[in-house]
Amino acid sequence: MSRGITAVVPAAGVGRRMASVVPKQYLSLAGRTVLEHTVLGLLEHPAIDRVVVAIGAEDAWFGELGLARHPRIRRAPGGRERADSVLNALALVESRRVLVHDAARPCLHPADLDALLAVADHPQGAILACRVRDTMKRGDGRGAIAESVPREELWHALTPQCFDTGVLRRVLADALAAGQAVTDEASAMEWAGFHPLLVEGRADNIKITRPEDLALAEFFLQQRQESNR
Ligand SMILES: Nc1ccn([C@@H]2O[C@H](COP(=O)(O)OP(=O)(O)OP(=O)(O)O)[C@@H](O)[C@H]2O)c(=O)n1
Ligand SMILES: C[C@](O)(CO)[C@H](O)COP(=O)(O)O
Repeated sequence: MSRGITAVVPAAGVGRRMASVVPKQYLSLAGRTVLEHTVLGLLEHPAIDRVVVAIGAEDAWFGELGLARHPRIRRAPGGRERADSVLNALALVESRRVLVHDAARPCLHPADLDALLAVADHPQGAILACRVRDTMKRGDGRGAIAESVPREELWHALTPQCFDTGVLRRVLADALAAGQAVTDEASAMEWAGFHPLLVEGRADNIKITRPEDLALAEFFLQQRQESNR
């Protein structure tokens, strides 16, 4: 068994909110696809030795990429929801700890990955997150403000999120079986009584979700390339 950590990359979404011609993980970004930036960025880190990518059954693009023939990348079947895709991919993970990172987050900075991996063995698990910066409002459901929400301890959950593989596999399966809404791995762990660490990360670790996000991601990656010169 290898000594490194395996990363799971859920990449089986259809990108409804992006409304693009191809699923957003296959859009071109700074010379290669969003998915290639995300997966190869993970494999560049010495602590990450394998990546399991969850790919949709109807996916006609993954097989065209070099990733499909990469010796350290395996393919798992995508599921109905993101959590189902992650659970399918976890079946192929042998490392004791696992890191789950959205395919749609190609701007992960190596320093943030280092910071998360520094606490990878914490029993509660850990996620990258960034503090909210705006005043937060709760809507009344009728297009008006119901109340302002104290923001002191409000965070945006990001990815990667890192947990004990066996615990996450069990908790995720139990949460889904119980009908829990699971939009990130931490919410399943919280449901099971865990309190994952919040590791403060960069706000440029955006999830490409809507059309305007692609240009922003391109800007961040170009900035990154210039600072690396
Ligand atoms: N059944 C699904 C749904 C989503 N994802 C992945 O989970 C990540 C975060 O999900 P999101 O940004 O919501 O992607 P989509 O579901 O594709 O977007 P939308 O909700 O707009 O359709 C993405 O990398 C997406 O490919 C997945 O692997 N399996
Ligand atoms: C996992 C995640 O990126 C953390 O913020 C987010 O929950 C994904 O949500 P989505 O609706 O699947 O994009």
